[in-house]
Amino acid sequence: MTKQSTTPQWRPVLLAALKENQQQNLDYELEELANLAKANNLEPKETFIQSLERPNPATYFGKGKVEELRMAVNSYEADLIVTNDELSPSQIRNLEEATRATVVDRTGLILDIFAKRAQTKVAKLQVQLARLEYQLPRLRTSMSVSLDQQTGAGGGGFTSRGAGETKLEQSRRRLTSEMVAIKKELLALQKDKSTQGKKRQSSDIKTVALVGYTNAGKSTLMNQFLARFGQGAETPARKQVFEKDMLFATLNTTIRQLTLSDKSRFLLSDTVGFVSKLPHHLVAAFESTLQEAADADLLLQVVDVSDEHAEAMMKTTEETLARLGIKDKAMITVYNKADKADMAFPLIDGEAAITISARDRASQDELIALIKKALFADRKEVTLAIPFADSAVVAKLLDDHELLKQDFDEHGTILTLALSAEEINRYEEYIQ
Ligand SMILES: Nc1nc2c(ncn2[C@@H]2O[C@H](COP(=O)(O)OP(=O)(O)OP(=O)(O)O)[C@@H](O)[C@H]2O)c(=O)[nH]1
Ligand SMILES: [Mg+2]
Repeated sequence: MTKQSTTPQWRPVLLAALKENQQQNLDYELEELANLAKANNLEPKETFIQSLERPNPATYFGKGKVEELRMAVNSYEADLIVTNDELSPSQIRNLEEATRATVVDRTGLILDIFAKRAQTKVAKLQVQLARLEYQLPRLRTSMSVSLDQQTGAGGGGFTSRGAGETKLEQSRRRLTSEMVAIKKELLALQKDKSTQGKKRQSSDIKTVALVGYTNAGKSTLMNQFLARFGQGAETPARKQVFEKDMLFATLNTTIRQLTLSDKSRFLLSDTVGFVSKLPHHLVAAFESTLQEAADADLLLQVVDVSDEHAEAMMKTTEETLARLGIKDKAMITVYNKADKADMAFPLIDGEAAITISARDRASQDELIALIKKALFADRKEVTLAIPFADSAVVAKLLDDHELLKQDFDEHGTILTLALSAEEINRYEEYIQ
């Protein structure tokens, strides 16, 4: 068999959305949908919007719109319709029948992108689990196969609707047992990880998590910080995370320790980006990946301020965090890509907002200063008198802190350092 060509083949596609009562942000959602389609090598030809109070129970869209779609399918020779919302399995079947095209929804597109990008074993398993959960109720529609496998109406997926009940039951059982197996494997893999997590918690180091809309510049910022403050900074390339101008470049979580020039340290995590209506199954499957954000002492919400939809993207991020049960957490909003937006940078706005350009050194310095203020707000300058017999304590303190002053007397070492409330408690016996 000859190998398939790797050059992307653009496949024509129609986008379709319902505008329900008072729905705002539809423009933004449709632009997002077009981007999600393009990330799957689909070429949006035309967008169809219908205003309806509620979806038509049978075909989702009303009769007239379905007919328009059918005609457009013919004239563009498109065999795919992408819908902005999740349709019920029967709506998909009916719409496919009426238009003679394959119907895919936003969730299907996102799942396929995630499947393409997944690199690590855990990410691959998580995506596969989400996909199976999504497919299970849709076995009788063409959504039960990925876009790569689909050959369009009259071809692969679309015709499988005719499959008999026995075959359907078999598929159902196969999917269910595969899901059970994946869950088991994930559990085993995550067990390893959570023991690592415990180790971290016990070594009282603060954690900071980068969160935000996909493509905002989270990984870029992580790489900039790693190059300057990462361990083994002399070989930064090996430790860099993947950054790229595309949707969902990052799927796995990376956690690295940063050590600043004053010896203060914190852990920084970079993780999967958000998009509106992030599929429920994906959020569930990626819950452990996103756990880093839930456990963090501080969130950095990165926003692409050069995007005209920046505000909607921030709302999306906030909604996704709420869905993850992450609320009332200290957060700094980082308005990134100011260079692209022709805005002044770095520009600090209070203690919780800053406008920057990720690769600009002055921006990084200001952001670090804000992070330090947030993380180490309870630090106080204290003087400790440590007997020579406890030299290990001196070594430990000097390892972790910038030395403000050092003296000696006949009993021991006298250090002046900035300590956290917890440390002041721990070293109480030495404090003068
Ligand atoms: N002009 C400009 N481009 C930037 C800046 N920061 C990041 N980028 C670019 O934006 C694109 C996305 O950057 P990433 O760091 O991969 O974005 P991300 O937030 O990690 O994205 P996901 O992993 O998909 O969630 C890349 O092409 C970066 O080079 C910036 O300050 N200015
Ligand atoms: Mg990234």
